[in-house]
Amino acid sequence: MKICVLGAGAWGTALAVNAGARHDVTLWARDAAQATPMNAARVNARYLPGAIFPERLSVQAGDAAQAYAGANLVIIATPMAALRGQLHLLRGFKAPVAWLSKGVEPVVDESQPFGLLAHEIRAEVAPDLMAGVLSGPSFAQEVAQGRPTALVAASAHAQVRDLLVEAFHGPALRVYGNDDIVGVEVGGAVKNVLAIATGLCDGLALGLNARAALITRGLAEMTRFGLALGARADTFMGLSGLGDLVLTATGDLSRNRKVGLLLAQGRTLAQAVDSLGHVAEGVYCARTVVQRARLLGIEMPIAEGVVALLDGKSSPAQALANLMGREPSADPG
Ligand SMILES: NC(=O)c1ccc[n+]([C@@H]2O[C@H](COP(=O)([O-])OP(=O)(O)OC[C@H]3O[C@@H](n4cnc5c(N)ncnc54)[C@H](O)[C@@H]3O)[C@@H](O)[C@H]2O)c1
Ligand SMILES: O=P(O)(O)OC[C@H](O)CO
Repeated sequence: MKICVLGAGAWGTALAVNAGARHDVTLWARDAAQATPMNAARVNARYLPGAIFPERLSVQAGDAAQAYAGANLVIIATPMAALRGQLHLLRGFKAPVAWLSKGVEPVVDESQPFGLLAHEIRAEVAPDLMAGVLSGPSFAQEVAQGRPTALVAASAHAQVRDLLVEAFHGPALRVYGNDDIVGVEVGGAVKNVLAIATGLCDGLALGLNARAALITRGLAEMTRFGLALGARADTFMGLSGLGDLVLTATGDLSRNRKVGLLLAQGRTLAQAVDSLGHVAEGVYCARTVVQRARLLGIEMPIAEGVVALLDGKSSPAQALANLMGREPSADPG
């Protein structure tokens, strides 16, 4: 199979290295200054040091259309902020396309009520594309090291799910299918916000009981939000719900969790984000999730607390007091 991966960050590179062991893979980097040293050194020293490129992996820069010409599968591996542009370029492309981006599009215009999920952007920009998302609990570094990982391929098209299995399913990587793309994308977006919350919780040494409570009640928030957007409840018990929430909320490789840990140390949001060197999608997701939940009449108190903190409208102590001071309610629920 010929696969083109658009975007040479940590995750795009990890999956390109993985698939390059069995398929012809072109990894497209936004600028030549990134591509040239990668081709020479056979490693992405900036975003994924240590993962040696297999022979069948080549790096290209420049015109993306040249990179994906003739590909059987295109993978968009950019942050959400770049997804619309990539989908725009791919309009009219006949082979399946899948994105790896987890989150919502950042709001650039204040008149926009909230940022869109990936499948909503695709519906606006390229409705005819045969498309889906590859998501689930997966730190790029671990996939690059060949550590056992399970992903979920979500699409309304069986052909897209099957092709993603053919491309990536292997000895160290299992790929499961799901036709609930809304649920899988909601899971991948909301877990980022909840990982900021658990990072804060752990950074403030609130304890393991508190972290378990945040994860569990966070899953309830994620599920309520997803159901209101048309997702299926069982998706949130799967890899992109519970699975990615547990990984991102507890795993110290998570950039979103790191944002919470750094805020707990007294860093500003700008300092926390700058120190990562990678994207933390939860920072953009938080406001959208809360804004959309309010419009839908859904209660998301943990996400509300994260937004108040990110906006500098609340201290961690106030956010905690707000959560602990809520009226008793049902569990689960
Ligand atoms: N890193 C992970 O472990 C991981 C795992 C699963 C999903 N994801 C998701 O994948 C997406 C990408 O994450 P990442 O970790 O690879 O990010 P990263 O911060 O490591 O790299 C981002 C890459 O995107 C490129 N980029 C930025 N804007 C671009 C544009 N306009 N056009 C083309 N390329 C552009 C950058 O040059 C860089 O190569 C995010 O949505 C993230 O949530 C990441
Ligand atoms: O580092 P994070 O927080 O963006 O999480 C990476 C992956 O999404 C985990 O599945």
